[in-house]
Amino acid sequence: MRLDVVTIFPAFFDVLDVSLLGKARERGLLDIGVHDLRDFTHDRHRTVDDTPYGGGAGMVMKPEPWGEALDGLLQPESILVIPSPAGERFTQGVAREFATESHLVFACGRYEGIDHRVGEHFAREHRVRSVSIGDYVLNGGEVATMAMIEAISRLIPGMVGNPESIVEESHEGGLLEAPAYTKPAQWRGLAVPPVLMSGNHGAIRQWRADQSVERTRSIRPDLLP
Ligand SMILES: CC(C)N1CCN(Cc2ccc(Cn3ccc4ccc(-c5n[nH]c(N)c5C#N)cc43)cc2)CC1
Repeated sequence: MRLDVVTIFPAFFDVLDVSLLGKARERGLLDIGVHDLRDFTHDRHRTVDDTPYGGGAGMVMKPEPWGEALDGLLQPESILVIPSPAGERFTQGVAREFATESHLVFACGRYEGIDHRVGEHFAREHRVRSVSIGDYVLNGGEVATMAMIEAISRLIPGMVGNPESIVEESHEGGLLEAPAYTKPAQWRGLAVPPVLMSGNHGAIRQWRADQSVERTRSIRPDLLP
């Protein structure tokens, strides 16, 4: 999978060279390009924003630099992903959908967002998705893009050591995962549930399934079918 990110803070994505993502890049599972939007400006101040038509607080990102940057990146099969507080909810289902794609281009806005015509223009010939990672307000699209890249990339075959672990984790099956434990068996007066040390794999599977439903009912009832 090829990912391209356009941002005015390219250094923000230096972290993509470490951890799982760094290894995935080394192994050729993931190819990531980060591009500075200001490289697509032509004035002395490398201007990327201007005042909003209709008035209002803040500044809006100019369409021209975005047009030039995205013209050079988008292919017919690409999906243009635009993080936005007004976007569709980014869920594990959307992550799974995006993980099957060959090319994702993330447009990281700042200020009050990107001129609406950018998404409108590229939707004429490409798939464009405006996406929000949650109902809270961030200062720009970079954190959201990083979260989405991590959620998507771990679903790419070969990315995570044990593919089974993906199936059992929260949100993959639509429910929260069961609690996890490791050694020691006793810690500060707290014991590991005996069933997990019974060696009875059927009983362990059942306990985890029950715990998953119980936790979901108590913490995230909205996820219950
Ligand atoms: C009335 C008038 C003064 N209000 C002014 C604030 N407006 C909302 C507003 C607020 C902040 C930003 C900053 N920003 C710029 C690009 C950008 C991309 C993503 C996100 C973002 N925030 N939260 C998420 N889950 C996101 C995602 N994904 C935020 C972004 C952009 C836009 C609403 C109108």
